[in-house]
Amino acid sequence: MAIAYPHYLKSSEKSNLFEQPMVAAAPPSKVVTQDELKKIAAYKAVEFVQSGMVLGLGTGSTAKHAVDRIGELLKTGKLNNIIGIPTSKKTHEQAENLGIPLSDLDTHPIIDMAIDGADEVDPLMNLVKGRGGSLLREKMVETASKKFIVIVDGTKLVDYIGGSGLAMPVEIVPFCWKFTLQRLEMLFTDAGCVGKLRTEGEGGGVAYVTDNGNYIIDLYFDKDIGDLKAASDAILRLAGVVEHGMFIDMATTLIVAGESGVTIRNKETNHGGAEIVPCVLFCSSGFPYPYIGAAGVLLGLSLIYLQKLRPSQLLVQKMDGVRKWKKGPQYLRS
Ligand SMILES: O=C[C@H](O)[C@H](O)[C@H](O)COP(=O)(O)O
Repeated sequence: MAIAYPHYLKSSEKSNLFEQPMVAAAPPSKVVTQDELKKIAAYKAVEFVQSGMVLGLGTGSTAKHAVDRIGELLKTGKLNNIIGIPTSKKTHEQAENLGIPLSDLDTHPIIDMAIDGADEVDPLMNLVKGRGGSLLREKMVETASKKFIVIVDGTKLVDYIGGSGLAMPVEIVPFCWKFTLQRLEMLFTDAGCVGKLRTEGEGGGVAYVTDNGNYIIDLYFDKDIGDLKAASDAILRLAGVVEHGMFIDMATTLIVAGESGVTIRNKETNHGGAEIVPCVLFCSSGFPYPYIGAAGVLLGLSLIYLQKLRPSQLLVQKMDGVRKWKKGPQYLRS
């Protein structure tokens, strides 16, 4: 179905995003600015927010539109009973001014859905985030989210992480930051890595300090760094590093607003039906004993279910299960 841009700005209808593998909209009827594209992506994401949800509220110029829209829908009564978990002091302030009820991960360790922007998105929906400095809180909130919708304009799409030639941020402790910077560069000499301390103020003379009191080293690469999980492990093994801005295998849905329209893409699962083979073999080996056959079916179905979840989702669901099971005061230690 072809949908023009104004639809995204006006529609309040709730469609089930997670049943749509891919939706391509018709080209816009007029030229839109980059900020308008960000707003279009943000408003589209908010269409999938439901009353009663605990929401991760992202940071940045794209996420800001989503937070504004949530505030607007709460005010008009189209949404109610929302709890927001902000990913930065800035978003906290924005949401507070909009009257969005807020909480934190201590009180709400399981989040229904997070909506946030990104600096880069690769073809596998891996992200670079943190050019606005909020990567640590964003990663904490978004790994605790059952669904993570990433909203971007088309300029954020890259062939590989680092492919924009712009920064991949790493949050580090201030102590001996030059030492940590050198260690980071040494990890990626093959990719021509150059690290720079992020600064601000007149002439850039002052180190930028994150909401957590840390510094940021921006890494720039000449080439593809290859295996992202190996790169992530190597960075996180360095003492002095707090977190990096690669969000690997975290996004569950991507909404891109570009000049040719809006696309919605859900994370593909690894499930290709291969689990069914051992299941069928196990069932037939159990014949004529029905209990063994039934156990095989259960095993196969469990494998299929597990394959459909990302590792971070598995953790979230495990915690959710424990939370539901351990209701009441016994949950508290004293
Ligand atoms: O720290 C900032 C966040 O990771 C932002 O979500 C990211 O930088 C994208 O920001 P923007 O929507 O302003 O392009």
